[in-house]
Amino acid sequence: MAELLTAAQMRAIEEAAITSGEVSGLELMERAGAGVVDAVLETWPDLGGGAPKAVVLCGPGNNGGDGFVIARRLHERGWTVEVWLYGDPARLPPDARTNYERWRELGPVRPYRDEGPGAFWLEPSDYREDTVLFDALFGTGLTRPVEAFNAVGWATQLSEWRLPEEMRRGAYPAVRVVAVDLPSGLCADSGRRLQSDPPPGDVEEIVADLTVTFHARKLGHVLAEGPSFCGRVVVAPIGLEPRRRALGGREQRVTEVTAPAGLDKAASAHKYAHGHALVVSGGFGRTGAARLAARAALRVGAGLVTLAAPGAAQMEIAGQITALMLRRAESGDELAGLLEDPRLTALCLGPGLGLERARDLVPPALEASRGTVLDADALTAFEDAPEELFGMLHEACVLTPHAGEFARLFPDLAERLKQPAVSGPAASRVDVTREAARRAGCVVLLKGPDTVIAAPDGQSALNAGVGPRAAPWLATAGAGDVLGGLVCGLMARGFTAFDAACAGAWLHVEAARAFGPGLIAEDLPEALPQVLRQLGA
Ligand SMILES: NC(=O)C1=CN([C@@H]2O[C@H](COP(=O)(O)OP(=O)(O)OC[C@H]3O[C@@H](n4cnc5c(N)ncnc54)[C@H](OP(=O)(O)O)[C@@H]3O)[C@@H](O)[C@H]2O)[C@@H](O)CC1
Ligand SMILES: Nc1ncnc2c1ncn2[C@@H]1O[C@H](COP(=O)(O)OP(=O)(O)O)[C@@H](O)[C@H]1O
Ligand SMILES: [K+]
Repeated sequence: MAELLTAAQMRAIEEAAITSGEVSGLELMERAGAGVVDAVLETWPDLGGGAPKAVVLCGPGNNGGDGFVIARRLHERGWTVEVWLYGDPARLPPDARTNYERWRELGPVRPYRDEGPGAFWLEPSDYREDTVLFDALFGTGLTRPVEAFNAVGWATQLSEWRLPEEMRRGAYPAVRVVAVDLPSGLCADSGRRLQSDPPPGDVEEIVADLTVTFHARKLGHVLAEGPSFCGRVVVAPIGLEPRRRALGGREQRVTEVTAPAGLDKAASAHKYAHGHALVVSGGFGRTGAARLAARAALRVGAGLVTLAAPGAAQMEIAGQITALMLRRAESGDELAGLLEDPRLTALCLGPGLGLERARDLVPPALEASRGTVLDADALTAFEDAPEELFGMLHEACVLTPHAGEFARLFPDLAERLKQPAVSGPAASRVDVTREAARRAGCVVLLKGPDTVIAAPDGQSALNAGVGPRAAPWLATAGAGDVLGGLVCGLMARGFTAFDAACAGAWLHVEAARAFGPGLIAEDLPEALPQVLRQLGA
């Protein structure tokens, strides 16, 4: 599984490599600049011929140093190159300074200013199909909001009032924007924009078409607003070893969820070998969500799946199901009775359950110590007493809140994410999910395009439904119920809570991608066979 790095981890890997004598900082910077140039030419082969124009904006640190390498290498390829520097050349760090000097032998460096005479400005003649603007202002060293952005934002977004009339009418092409390591202004650890509080009214941010990062993706490329600022993300290898020790302990690492293993069924196995999932339904007129979850549990391979419903809802359910089974569970006591059957290996409570029923049924469900998914109403029901819920949870539980449900159980953590990100590293969805899991004493899966999964021991993973795995069709009613069913079905089959949450989240996104536009929640379980077949299950 690929690791997603923080800025500190990237620095630690780089330092370990340099200290061991394996490579110098200058060599890494050269490889970084070369990697950006290669990625640009690979992304846009049309720039390979002719004499395109590069406008390179360099910042005061090593990100700026990469910019000077890019400028030199493009100049050597015959590009017309214009270089701007935000900061004082005398204060550049040593490697960046060396590359600044090397560039100075080839061309001028203009002081980058945001306002006033001589401020950064793209000439109308720069708005050509073959103009590329390189943002090498700030990378992983960004610690505070960037003040000097208006000019870049306006230039790259063809803003209304600084451009000639004909451009405003779209007569000119937009320049292509390449972010070096990260779009400047984005926090590498959280994917949030660092902004002063209150945010400045009219600052435009850099939105890249292509982001070229080094060695491995950073969390900020995947989390929160990151994907909408990065465009296509390419990782340029710069010859660094993985150096797992530099990454720190399990509570510091985040792996990206990849295709799960272990979904196949042994030829000789009996249905009970694949577990029996119990999905608890709400009352009459509210059974759809549980039926969705149950069907997902069955499709993901649980050997048997039973719906437990109050008497008044049984007719409604019976008319809608075939392979699923149905039992009555009017009350907590009746559910406890059903759970005396040791063959029931996993439970799912929450979708469409109703708050009152949730308060009655969640305690006996947790008492049974099975793999248990709690979602929706099973979480909201404890809004006023989260500690009461946490006291009952155990290690085989998975909570699957969306942001709203998360805020009900962990209001202070949700508040941390709401606070303006005024300095880096800013609080991230990974930080708060980890803390939530520790507090709850079980696995927490915080839903979203950037779904974060954390266990109480600090282990965490991120399932990215962004970039090339974007699955915007998942934003449809009932998609979350299906996810709950998937995780439950996987636990019924014997997956641990953490592995089931990771695999469920991965399959959920893949099923949505397999179906594509027009997806509704019912389609997700039906798209699973195709996904499972591709996995060789
Ligand atoms: N690690 C690696 O393996 C490799 C790293 N490489 C490259 O190095 C980059 C990291 O370099 P970096 O650490 O020098 O940080 P960088 O992003 O250039 O910014 C720091 C400078 O900005 C300043 N500054 C910060 N915020 C500011 C603000 N809001 N407004 C104004 N100034 C602000 C800050 O000033 P200070 O906070 O010290 O006052 C400092 O001067 C990385 O992203 C990658 O591109 C590759 O070359 C090869 C391999
Ligand atoms: N834009 C999106 N990209 C990827 N996944 C998404 C997106 N929007 C929603 N999802 C996923 O869809 C599911 C929605 O769940 P939830 O909010 O509980 O909806 P519901 O209660 O209607 O089922 C979550 O798993 C979430 O991660
Ligand atoms: K940058």
